[in-house]
Amino acid sequence: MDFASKIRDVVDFPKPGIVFKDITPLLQDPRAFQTAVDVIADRHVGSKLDAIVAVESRGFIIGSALAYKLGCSLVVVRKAGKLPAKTISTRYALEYGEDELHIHEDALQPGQKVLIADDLLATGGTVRATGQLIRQLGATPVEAVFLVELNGLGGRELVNDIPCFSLMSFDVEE
Ligand SMILES: O=P(O)(O)OC[C@H]1O[C@H](OP(=O)(O)OP(=O)(O)O)[C@H](O)[C@@H]1O
Ligand SMILES: Nc1ncnc2[nH]cnc12
Repeated sequence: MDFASKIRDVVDFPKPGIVFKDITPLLQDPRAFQTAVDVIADRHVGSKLDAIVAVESRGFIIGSALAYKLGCSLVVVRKAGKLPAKTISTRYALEYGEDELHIHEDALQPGQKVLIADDLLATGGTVRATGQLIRQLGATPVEAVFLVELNGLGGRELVNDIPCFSLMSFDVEE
């Protein structure tokens, strides 16, 4: 399956100088979306995961499909002010800004093994922050999975303590 042909480049979004990798054409193609989820899920069939931790907002799309397919619980990591109960949080840098991520403090139990799901790995700030929240709750991120990885922004290096798998990658200049 040629997944890369289903990703659209949008130049200067959300800021001048950023080439935004738009996953919506892939999502709109039923066979491409289904195959993408299957390829990622197949890596973890039988691996006794406790939860998929999906990152707001595009991570919810792939994360919820994986949780359904693998029969694990779905835990959401959200931006500030979105989760209703008591949370722990961390601030982090993105390719185009800075943000804050939260997780409910009772979302994971010590010793649980989880998979982080997001649509895209760029600088790695989001996944590193998510890994920190997971570890603060005593759980372990066994892998982080993505549809798209941007090579050249140092993402994989930044999250060097969590193995990363991406379905496709693109070279970008820093
Ligand atoms: O590797 P990084 O440099 O951290 O960038 C990757 C993150 O950036 C995007 O999220 P964004 O915060 O734009 O939120 P969205 O999914 O709600 O659009 C993307 O969905 C990843 O979560
Ligand atoms: N270039 C990019 N395209 C889409 N999502 C992103 N998240 C961070 N950088 C991105």
